[in-house]
Amino acid sequence: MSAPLLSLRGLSKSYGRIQANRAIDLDVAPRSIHAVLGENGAGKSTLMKLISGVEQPDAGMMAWKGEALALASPAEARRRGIAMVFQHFSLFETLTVVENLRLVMPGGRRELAERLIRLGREFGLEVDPFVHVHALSVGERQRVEILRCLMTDPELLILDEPTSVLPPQLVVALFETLRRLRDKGVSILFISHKLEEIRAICDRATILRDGAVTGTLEPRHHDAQALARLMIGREMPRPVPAAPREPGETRLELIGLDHRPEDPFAMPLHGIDLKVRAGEIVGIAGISGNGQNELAALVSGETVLPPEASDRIFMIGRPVGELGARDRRALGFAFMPEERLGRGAVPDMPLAANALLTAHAKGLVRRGLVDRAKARDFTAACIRDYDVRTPGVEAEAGALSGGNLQKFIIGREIMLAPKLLFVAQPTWGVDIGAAAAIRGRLVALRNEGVAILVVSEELEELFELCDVIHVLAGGRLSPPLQARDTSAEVIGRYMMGAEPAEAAA
Ligand SMILES: Nc1ncnc2c1ncn2[C@@H]1O[C@H](COP(=O)(O)OP(=O)(O)OP(=O)(O)O)[C@@H](O)[C@H]1O
Repeated sequence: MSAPLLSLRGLSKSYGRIQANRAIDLDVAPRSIHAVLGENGAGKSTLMKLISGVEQPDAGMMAWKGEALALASPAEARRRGIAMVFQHFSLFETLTVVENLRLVMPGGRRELAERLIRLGREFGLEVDPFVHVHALSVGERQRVEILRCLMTDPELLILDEPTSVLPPQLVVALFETLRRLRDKGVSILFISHKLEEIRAICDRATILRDGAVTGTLEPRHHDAQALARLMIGREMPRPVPAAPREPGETRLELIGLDHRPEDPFAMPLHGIDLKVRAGEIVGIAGISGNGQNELAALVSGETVLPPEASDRIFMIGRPVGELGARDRRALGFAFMPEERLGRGAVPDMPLAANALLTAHAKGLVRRGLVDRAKARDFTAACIRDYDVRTPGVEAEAGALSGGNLQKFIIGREIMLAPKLLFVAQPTWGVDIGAAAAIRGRLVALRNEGVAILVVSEELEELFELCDVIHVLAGGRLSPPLQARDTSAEVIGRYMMGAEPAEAAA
């Protein structure tokens, strides 16, 4: 390899007792795309934070073009030519694209807009600089984030799970951009859980397990199974087969539901008909922003219907349109929202307290008092059964890695033994081993007779899980499609807004 652009030697970082990075050695070559992969909590994000100046290492050294590198802040990293696109976007929705740029860089509106357009053309990332961010799709927002980094003229661009929020067509476009960047001389460090993507685009890959490097290799020369073994240290679990069974009684029904949200930027829903029965998994496919959040809020009870529309939603045999989330949960409904921190869990509360948020009815609270021993037992069982990697029940939710928090929340909801379970994006940000385990749990619950509704942007996941798939596009829901009789093409046509006759053609 030519002299590395970036070299790390013996880089270590601890948070209290947790050693998130242990003596990491890593070389990033100039003009290369380099993946970092590993299970949830393996230490990938921590490593990126050290390289981008967000955090400082406890030990070890970094070198940049052969010279020692110490970064006190992200601003200093940017000055040296290292820029990071974060997993969670940081744009102000009420400002235009160019106004967002002006917050972080010098230059007039016109000058910045021109540079943005020029760079956009060069790298296939076109966006209108004068449009408000709230009007942009997720893919367009990501383009703005990347362009904002490119405007600082980086030599190393770091992307933390850039494809987790993108539909397949946009992943292809993003990869094209990354290749162009590499060909222009920018190196890219890339975190991903998707092994096929890594094989498609990366020149090298470094694998982390438990904070330490377990291997660096050329991913093209290894199949996904081999990468998985290096990552998780064992073979992948096999999928749990769906037992043949007739669905039982209807546990969730939406009947001709129209809904116009108060938020002018939200998607109105039109004539939604949906049925989920006991012992069946129903999936909703589609790209987020097409009414997914609005539908989720109506099913969970975060949005309550006016009295005249109360009988548009039935849950476990009762009209629930007017009931809030707590009353719906009391009927045997459990729910995992798409937004884990804030809505799924409270970041600065310990896990045991987070368990109480939804599990209080499971005998954890008696006559208004928390039974602490029971709450700890419940939390400990969730940590054990769902393989949540954390020091224990007192750890704060916000200190868990993204994927581990996800495992905790889904575990907590399943442990409520719901009759009807609704999960949004069940395996977002979860590593492949844990994703297989979560899917296995959902299928096992279905086999036991639970009614399950899943919203997911990952079509493969829906095909693996579901008996029935609907597509949500532009606030309208397609008719139910039997998963075993339909194809990705038909679903793709519904996603583009086709009517049933055109989609089936
Ligand atoms: N601010 C923090 N305080 C305490 N512990 C932390 C903090 N940030 C990370 N950790 C711990 O460090 C370890 C590594 O976390 P990190 O976020 O780097 O993992 P990751 O590989 O990026 O995981 P994921 O794929 O789930 O995002 C985990 O055990 C995590 O709980």
